[in-house]
Amino acid sequence: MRTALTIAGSDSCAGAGIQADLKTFYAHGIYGMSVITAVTAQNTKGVMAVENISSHIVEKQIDAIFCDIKVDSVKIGMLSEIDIIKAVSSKLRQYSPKNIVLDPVMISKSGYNLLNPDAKDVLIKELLPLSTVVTPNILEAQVITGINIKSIDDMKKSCKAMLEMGCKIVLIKGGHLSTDPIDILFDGEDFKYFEGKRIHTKNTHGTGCTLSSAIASNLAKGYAIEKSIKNAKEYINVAIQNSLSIGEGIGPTNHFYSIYEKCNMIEEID
Ligand SMILES: Nc1ncnc2c1ncn2[C@@H]1O[C@H](COP(=O)(O)OP(=O)(O)OP(=O)(O)O)[C@@H](O)[C@H]1O
Ligand SMILES: Cc1ncc(CO)c(N)n1
Repeated sequence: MRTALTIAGSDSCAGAGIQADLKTFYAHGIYGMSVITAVTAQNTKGVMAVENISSHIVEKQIDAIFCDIKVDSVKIGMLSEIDIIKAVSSKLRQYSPKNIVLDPVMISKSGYNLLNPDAKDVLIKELLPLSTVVTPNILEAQVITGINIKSIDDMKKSCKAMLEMGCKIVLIKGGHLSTDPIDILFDGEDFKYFEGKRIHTKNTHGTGCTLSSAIASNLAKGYAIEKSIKNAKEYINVAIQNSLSIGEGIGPTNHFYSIYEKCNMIEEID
């Protein structure tokens, strides 16, 4: 069985973070593992508190997995402090897994800062160059590159700037556009566009986590990057179409539907 590891924060209401990642891995027929970097007290209405895990325990969790189990793919989510980012990057350099998907989580949908602003430059310097693909949303791309994004052309400029800053491949997600969402992939040569119809729902808690862990799942199975993103987009679409009105705020994506409707997702290709 193929495996994937998420290095991310815990979301107590399980719509985003570690919990969303593990559900996504499971729905893809991938054995999921986790390194917890922070515990958030969070529900569909917002984040109430965050406690970071010490960088020492983050390192030990990574060691525990890599010294025992073959990891086909790594997804990185919330890393809020400089020490934790440094611990993760140095361990990933040591173990050099084949596939790393970096979701540079900064602010929750409810507006809470999940990355200490002081740590942004370290995240860029240490993790951008290590990652197979980086998946910022529009706001994150703006913070990383300093380019204000108002149009598709601005997204493309921002993609180019991300590569100049050390990314190998970038996918800028358009979920926060006011139009139909369009995600743009850039590998330094060609732009690829992943267009979709906007699904009108308030329940989009965890869309970014779900997409990045679906990409990591597809890479773990052996799909190339473009096909992995195409498959992941299909997965997130179904998960948003069937998203759940759980709680009073922004409800979570739905992974159950995909498990039953997409049994063929369990195939491996190499
Ligand atoms: N309402 C929607 N309808 C269709 N697709 C959407 C919608 N919202 C987001 N998406 C898609 O979901 C994926 C995640 O994008 P988004 O921009 O929401 O990520 P994010 O802001 O990082 O998420 P999060 O807030 O969970 O961190 C993208 O592929 C985006 O196009
Ligand atoms: C723990 C965690 N990671 C990521 C997100 C995405 O915004 C969130 N809300 N919570």
